Amino acid sequence: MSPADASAERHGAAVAIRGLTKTFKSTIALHPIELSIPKGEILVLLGPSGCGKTTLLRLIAGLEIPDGPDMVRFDDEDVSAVPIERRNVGLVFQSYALFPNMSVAENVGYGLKVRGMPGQARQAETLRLMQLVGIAELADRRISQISGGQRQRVALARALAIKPRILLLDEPLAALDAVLREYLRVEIGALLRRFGITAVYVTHDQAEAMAIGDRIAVMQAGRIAQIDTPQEIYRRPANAFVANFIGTMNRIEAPVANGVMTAGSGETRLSLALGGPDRAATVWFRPEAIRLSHGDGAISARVVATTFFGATQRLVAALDPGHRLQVDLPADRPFMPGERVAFDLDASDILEFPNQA
Ligand SMILES: Nc1ncnc2c1ncn2[C@@H]1O[C@H](COP(=O)(O)OP(=O)(O)OP(=O)(O)O)[C@@H](O)[C@H]1O
Repeated sequence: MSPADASAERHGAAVAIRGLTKTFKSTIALHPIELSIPKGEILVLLGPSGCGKTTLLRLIAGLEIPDGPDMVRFDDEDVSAVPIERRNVGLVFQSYALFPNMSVAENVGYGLKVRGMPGQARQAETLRLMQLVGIAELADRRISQISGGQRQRVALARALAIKPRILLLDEPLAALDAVLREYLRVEIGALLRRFGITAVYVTHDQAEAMAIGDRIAVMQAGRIAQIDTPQEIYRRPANAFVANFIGTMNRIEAPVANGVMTAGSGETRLSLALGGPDRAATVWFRPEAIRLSHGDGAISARVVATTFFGATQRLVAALDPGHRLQVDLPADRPFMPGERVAFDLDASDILEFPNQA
């Protein structure tokens, strides 16, 4: 059991998934999945297309039935065969699924009406929810008269209205433009935390995952490749797949002899003290881990190009034709293509995943 899972057990798991598999005819969409989601956690499912994110979310929702019994538990109750309408889950999708012929307030209050909440109490609760997500002034508008970002807030308020045990969000911001996405992901994260709600959030956007998740489960081909906090996943990816998928990584493949990895030759070369036996090794390091040094460094390379990002710049430098490095540096130093630069790296910033390339 991982430390995160142990913590989930201690604080009471809202959702416990044990040996969960899902097979569609001949496609194994999920291999046995183990997962505990503590109460109040926002868990992000992140991964490339087809890795099983949506299938896992739908199984938690009750929109799909798992291969066997006792694979999905809510608050220690087996819900594997319980249909969605009896699970008390809230759903928010990319496509909003709002009622176009109803007003914003009617959409938000819909679930409360269906549950038989009397008119006055319902109106008060609807107003409270609309205020919370910042759409109270739009109460009487039709859905067709509000923007995409406002629609997503209506969808969120409607899902929260029924006080779900767990809120499930599937790419809720995918239809919005980049600026609005960036704004709303921070807002939604803050809002969910204020509610203290347990949430599972599917995205293939790593920046969104980092911004929203208490933990991120990185999925690969129907399995969870790593589950941990955004910081841990970024700093200590569990394997080459996660390293490749999260953020930008430099990857150097070269032989190690007498504990030193060497690549390139002459004026542009790399020489990293890795220790260990002689081997063909692959090492990984982040662009921001590389420091510019004076004179000779562990890495000497030639500048190929620079991209200006405002506060920082990303420099592409070549060791040899097969090895290019990306380096993030403050923007105040100008570099010329063809210029030779020397870099250093801390040993603790160099990652190696033995037994996998
Ligand atoms: N109803 C279905 N019938 C058959 N195969 C399915 C069905 N639903 C999903 N699959 C398969 O299961 C695998 C996982 O699909 P899933 O939709 O969960 O992936 P995803 O990670 O959500 O992808 P995306 O980001 O593209 O939505 C895929 O190989 C997919 O083709």
